[in-house]
Amino acid sequence: MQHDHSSITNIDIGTFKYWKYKGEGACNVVLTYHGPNNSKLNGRVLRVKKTNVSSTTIGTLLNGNEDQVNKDISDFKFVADKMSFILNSRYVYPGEIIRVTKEFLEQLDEHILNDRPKSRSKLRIDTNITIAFLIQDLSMFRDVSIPGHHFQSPKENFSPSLSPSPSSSFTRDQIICIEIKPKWGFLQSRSEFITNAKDVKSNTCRYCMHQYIKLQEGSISEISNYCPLDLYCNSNDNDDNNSMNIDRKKKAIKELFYHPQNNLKIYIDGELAFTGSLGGGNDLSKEESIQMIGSLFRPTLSTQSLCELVSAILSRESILSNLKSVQLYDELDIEAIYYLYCKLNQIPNTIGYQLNSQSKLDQLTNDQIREYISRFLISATVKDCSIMLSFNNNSKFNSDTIQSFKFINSLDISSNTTINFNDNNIIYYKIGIVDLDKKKESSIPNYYKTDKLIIENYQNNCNNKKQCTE
Ligand SMILES: O=P(O)(O)O[C@@H]1[C@@H](OP(=O)(O)O)[C@H](OP(=O)(O)O)[C@H](O)[C@H](OP(=O)(O)O)[C@H]1OP(=O)(O)O
Ligand SMILES: Nc1ncnc2c1ncn2[C@@H]1O[C@H](COP(=O)(O)OP(=O)(O)OP(=O)(O)O)[C@@H](O)[C@H]1O
Repeated sequence: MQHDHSSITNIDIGTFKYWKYKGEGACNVVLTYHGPNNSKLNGRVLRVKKTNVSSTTIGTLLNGNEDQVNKDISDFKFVADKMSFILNSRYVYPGEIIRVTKEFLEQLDEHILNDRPKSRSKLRIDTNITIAFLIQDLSMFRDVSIPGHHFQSPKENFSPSLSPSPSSSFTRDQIICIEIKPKWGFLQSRSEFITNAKDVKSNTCRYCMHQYIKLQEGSISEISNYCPLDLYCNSNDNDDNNSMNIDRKKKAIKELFYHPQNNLKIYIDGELAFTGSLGGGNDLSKEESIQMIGSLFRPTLSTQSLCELVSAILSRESILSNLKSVQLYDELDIEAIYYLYCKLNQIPNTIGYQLNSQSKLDQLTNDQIREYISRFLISATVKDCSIMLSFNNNSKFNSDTIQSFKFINSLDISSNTTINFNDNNIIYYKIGIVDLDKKKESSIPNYYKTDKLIIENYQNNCNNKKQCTE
């Protein structure tokens, strides 16, 4: 197979010493640029793959590095074209593919090892991979590392001539970034084919049920009251439910502060300042979390005000409703998808019972099955991505003054607009989605097993079943 070289950008990313550890998930490590002033690298992060069982398998199955590069380019296009189109390009920052050398990756791997959480650092950077991704740093405004030049990037449509002086009040404001991994925003009861635990799937959402497995495994010490359905509830309604929905959204955000797990991270001026133990932080009680959040912000920003601010921004953007509508590509539920996956691949399925209306599934052609599976996998990606929301910590902002504030998405500022950085009643923000990687079809049997495990465990171990409302 030929590489599509046009997708690879030629950017010199300098030495490994210019890159500082920022964060990581299960599959990738992310680094911030800390080198000399460089317009191509300031305000960018480098995202590099870690080794894992599947990549080793892929490495041997695929024709060595050649096909690995093709696969990475195809995954990049999935984000840049497909995800950007269905989620709205305003929210998707695919970045650029760049070349990296083995030597660079080996040195980088050693350089950041001590900064990585112990729980994650068993999987090292994959030094056999020859490409990486250069993406806009969504935890900061571009070029924020250069004093007095927060809004310098023409790409963000801020006029360079309007950059504040280092002494302006805007420059002194902190840049706060709230990262939320919202997870599944719907009840798994839509599919007519579900047989297994239809009742429980109609009442309790997947996240709330999954908490009981995490508690049992010891990866969390307390059940969180965060429910994704509260976060996703539509707060743009012009009906009587609107204020109730806004309250639900604020409650969800507050609960994330109390139990961040791996669903909340807070960056201040680009540095990770708060997260849960699953995100690489300390395992704090609710009281300790409240205290810690209170101490982070300069000037003081109470948890309540922060919730109001985040909720106000999320409510004026369509990011959550876009995510939810793509999550709903999971039309059949994993029970039916697993059945179809086994049928397509002619492998014995272990469901062991008849699905409802199974004959309808049996009538599908292979092309139709492939289409359902493909939509299901797109949904799986969007059930696992994160939102990053950055804004300036305006000293005048609090719960009482919120009504007098104007919120401006940095994308909506045209280059000829005059920005008054000293205007005390404006919050500038930037919002995007990260981790939109393609999920593998071969994960389907595992998805089925996990679904069964979550439900059976919830049925057996939760005495007080929760009612989640869409
Ligand atoms: O299945 P879930 O809901 O546990 O999601 C997994 C995440 O666990 P979470 O529940 O968010 O703590 C999990 O996150 P962590 O590694 O636990 O932080 C991964 O994101 C995993 O993705 P992948 O399969 O490695 O590509 C995620 O797996 P899938 O999205 O592939 O299911
Ligand atoms: N564009 C970005 N700007 C700033 N920080 C980022 C960016 N992309 C990722 N990060 C940070 O790096 C962390 C890990 O990145 P990412 O979620 O892409 O890793 P992953 O291994 O793919 O995650 P998962 O475990 O969900 O598979 C994120 O949680 C976020 O804090």
